[in-house]
Amino acid sequence: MSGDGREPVIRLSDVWMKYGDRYVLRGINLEVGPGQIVGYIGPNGAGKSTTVKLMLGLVQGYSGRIEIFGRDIADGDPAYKRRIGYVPEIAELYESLTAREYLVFIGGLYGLSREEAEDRGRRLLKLLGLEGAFQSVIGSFSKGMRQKVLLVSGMLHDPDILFLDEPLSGLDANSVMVVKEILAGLAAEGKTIFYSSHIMDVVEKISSRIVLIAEGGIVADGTFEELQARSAQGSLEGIFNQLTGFDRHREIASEFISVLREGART
Ligand SMILES: Nc1ncnc2c1ncn2[C@@H]1O[C@H](COP(=O)(O)OP(=O)(O)OP(=O)(O)O)[C@@H](O)[C@H]1O
Repeated sequence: MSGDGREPVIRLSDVWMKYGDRYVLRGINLEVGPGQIVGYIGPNGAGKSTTVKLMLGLVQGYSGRIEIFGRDIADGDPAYKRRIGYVPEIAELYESLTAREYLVFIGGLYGLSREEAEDRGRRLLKLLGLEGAFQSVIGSFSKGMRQKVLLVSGMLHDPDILFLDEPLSGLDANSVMVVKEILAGLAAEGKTIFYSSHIMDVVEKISSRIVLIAEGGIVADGTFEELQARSAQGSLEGIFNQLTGFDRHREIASEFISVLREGART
């Protein structure tokens, strides 16, 4: 289901993955077309990051087939990596580098020249309100500033598929609006956005399609309205709880508070 009849840019066919003896992905089948904004959601430990890292070629050892831009990534040709971007939630940002140095470094990995990476990086960071910090060391940056550097570093080479992990984490309300518009604008141009988030109202608002995984398998796949139609719940948060079989939040919260009230057991 690529959505609009165009060839899918991502195709996962029966992808299984295990760490040690434990399967974390149990037969993922997924096709994503150009122009889609896919919110990939699921409980902690469900296998979201593993799926993304497999597609990025950062983790090996799966069975099944992963095709990006119509080519099996197992064929060993890394050319597809120049057309994808990745914005991790927590980056191994090089604390001692300046934003400029970091962006030149990452741009280089994606095949940009120093001049291109520097010029584009400066202009993009300026648009996000970081013009004064371009020459400053990342180690001194706030969470939101780091997130902006990460966003720019993943998009610098104008990738056709952008993978993001909690893209709006740490950003203030104004920056959230800007980034949401950027993602929508890129999707309108035919770029594919594939992102993971736990912030349900964001997923609900910006995704053209929501894929929910639990225990290594896809348990729901559709637009927010489609998911709503098959659930008794109105909000994505409620749908998430229902489809992942979770209804213990009050009980857990109440036990948690009781433990606080009890004081220390000796
Ligand atoms: N390198 C690893 N070695 C062993 N187990 C791992 C490894 N990486 C992940 N896992 C396990 O695989 C499972 C899936 O992890 P993954 O990071 O894909 O989950 P996730 O859905 O992204 O979770 P979260 O919402 O917490 O980020 C987890 O139980 C995790 O502990």
